[in-house]
Amino acid sequence: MEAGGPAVVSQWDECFQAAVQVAQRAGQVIRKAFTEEKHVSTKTSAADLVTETDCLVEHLIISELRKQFPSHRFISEEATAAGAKCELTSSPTWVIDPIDGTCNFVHGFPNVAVSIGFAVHQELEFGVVHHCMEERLYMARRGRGAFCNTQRLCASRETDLSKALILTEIGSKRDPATLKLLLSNMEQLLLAKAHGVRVIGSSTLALCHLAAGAADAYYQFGLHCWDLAAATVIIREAGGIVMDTTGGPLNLMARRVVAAGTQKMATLIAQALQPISCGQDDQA
Ligand SMILES: O=P([O-])([O-])O[C@@H]1[C@@H](O)[C@H](O)[C@@H](O)[C@H](O)[C@@H]1O
Ligand SMILES: [Mg+2]
Ligand SMILES: [Mg+2]
Repeated sequence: MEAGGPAVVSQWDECFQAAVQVAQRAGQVIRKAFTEEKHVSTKTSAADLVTETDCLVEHLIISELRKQFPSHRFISEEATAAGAKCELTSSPTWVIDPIDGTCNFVHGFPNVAVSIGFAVHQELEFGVVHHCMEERLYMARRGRGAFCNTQRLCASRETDLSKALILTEIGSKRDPATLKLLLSNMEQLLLAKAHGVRVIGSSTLALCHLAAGAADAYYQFGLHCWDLAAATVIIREAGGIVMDTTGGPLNLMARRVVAAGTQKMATLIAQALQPISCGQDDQA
């Protein structure tokens, strides 16, 4: 592009800018509500919490985006919980978690984020994750790199499991059989001499830490497409791998993931895991 020439407008620029702006506005609402009294309800289990702020922020995000892009489709956590169909079609589709880390939010634990992913023809085009308590904006557009604020992100190059810091999440499925498998998976990785296993209460933020090279791998059974969509673009654009726990390609709706800085690390993690059945987002 010549100096001073017309700016090259690429497809989805307008959508990306709208995502950044509404994620920042949502973060301001969450930050204000963080220290205020909360009205807490439960969804699929006593550990699956939702507050009025989750619903308020989801409404704020969707109403703003729908005003600008009325033909687009939306998949979001709280609308799905209220019975909306969770279906990724070829249409431009926003995949939204208004508050990732609601349990943290309820307890005043600061790992809390807004996650906004965007897909067209079922391919993820960009992701924006606002770590609203630390004013960090993780973002990535397909083919253009990943950033935290202005800093470019580069995922870990580690290939040795015995030198790995591994992130995972416990989820809200707490029946004894699930917990037994969940703890067994952690045990297998610790017996393989991993440096550590960490659970921070927000899958989206954990995945962004992976993209930033602050951890070497992430795995989870039971997360949702809205936890995963935005962070998947951010990890891939940071040079990392995001795949299914079987070692196959990621299925955004399959509620399971292995992510790592390198394919070798991702494969070692996947091989160590026993599967935990959690259903699919697109199957009621
Ligand atoms: O509900 P939410 O706070 O948006 O998302 C959370 C996920 O980020 C986390 O991985 C999981 O362990 C929690 O159960 C919860 O699902
Ligand atoms: Mg979430
Ligand atoms: Mg949420």
